[in-house]
Amino acid sequence: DFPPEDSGYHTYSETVSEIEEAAAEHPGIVDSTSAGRSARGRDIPVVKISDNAGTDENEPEVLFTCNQHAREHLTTEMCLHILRRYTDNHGSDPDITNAVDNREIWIIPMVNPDGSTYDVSGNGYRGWRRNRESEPVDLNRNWGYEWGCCGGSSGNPSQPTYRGPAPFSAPETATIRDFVESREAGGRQRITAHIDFHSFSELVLWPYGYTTADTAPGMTREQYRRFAELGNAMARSNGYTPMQSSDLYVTDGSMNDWMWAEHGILSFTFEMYPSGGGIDGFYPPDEVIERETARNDEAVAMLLNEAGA
Ligand SMILES: CC(C)C[C@H](NS(N)(=O)=O)C(=O)O
Ligand SMILES: [Ca+2]
Ligand SMILES: [Ca+2]
Ligand SMILES: [Ca+2]
Ligand SMILES: [Zn+2]
Repeated sequence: DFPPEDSGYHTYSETVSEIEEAAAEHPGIVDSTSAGRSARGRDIPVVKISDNAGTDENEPEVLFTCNQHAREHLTTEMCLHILRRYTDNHGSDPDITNAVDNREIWIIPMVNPDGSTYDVSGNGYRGWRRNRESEPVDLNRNWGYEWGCCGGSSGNPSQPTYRGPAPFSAPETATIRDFVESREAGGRQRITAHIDFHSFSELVLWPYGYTTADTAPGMTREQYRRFAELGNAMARSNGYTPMQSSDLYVTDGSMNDWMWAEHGILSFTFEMYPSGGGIDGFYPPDEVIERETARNDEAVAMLLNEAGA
């Protein structure tokens, strides 16, 4: 569990309870299921927020994923903040009501429940990043687009950016791949926009990560410009620094590259608070949760709006 002074952070079981409570309090607009199982057999919850939530309606779909990296616990709070905000304020806030009534919002608050649990299982924080397979994998290097192509990951199982033995070798990435593929109907991917929340450094990042070139197969000048314009606008709203993912460093097998190249999903990474600091940057005190999750409210609204463009 989290140390008492950080009890504001949610463990896996507390996250599951939060989801169950939201579904119980807002039955018409919340539908929750399991996307599949983690390496150690934990259900990976996926929550849908929309009017007539039990019906698949022809509305643009938006995905938010959190906690791909175990120690990045503030991101779990970010996803739970979106869940609470878009349910509690439905019917009272016109912008939120409009978003919920005209979109299908998918939230996966804990992509890596085994790693997240392990990170807080000892006496203090372990600084754990990867999943909990016998040869632990960096989930954000295990996606199948340009996997292992370009020196943006490691083939050494002892390294923190170990890409795994093959694309989607990790149950967690395979589970989310299957979920996204299940959102294709009539040859069209219904999810149009996505944010993968990470911490830390306060950045808004867009594809590609595998190459430093702005344009490449599957990314035209116009498409790049759309990413950059929306990325810059979201960064103006939260004070993060916008850039192409590879301007930070080259990554291959990342979630963003796969979401965009394989499904045409406008896929961003947000690196949350703080802007700097050493290892303790992954463990900001729970007193900052409210402020640092609400900091992204406008950006989330912008993405939901753009999803229908
Ligand atoms: C999305 C990429 C470019 C940055 C990310 N940084 S993190 N969250 O692991 O520190 C990562 O290395 O996966
Ligand atoms: Ca505290
Ligand atoms: Ca709906
Ligand atoms: Ca739909
Ligand atoms: Zn991360």
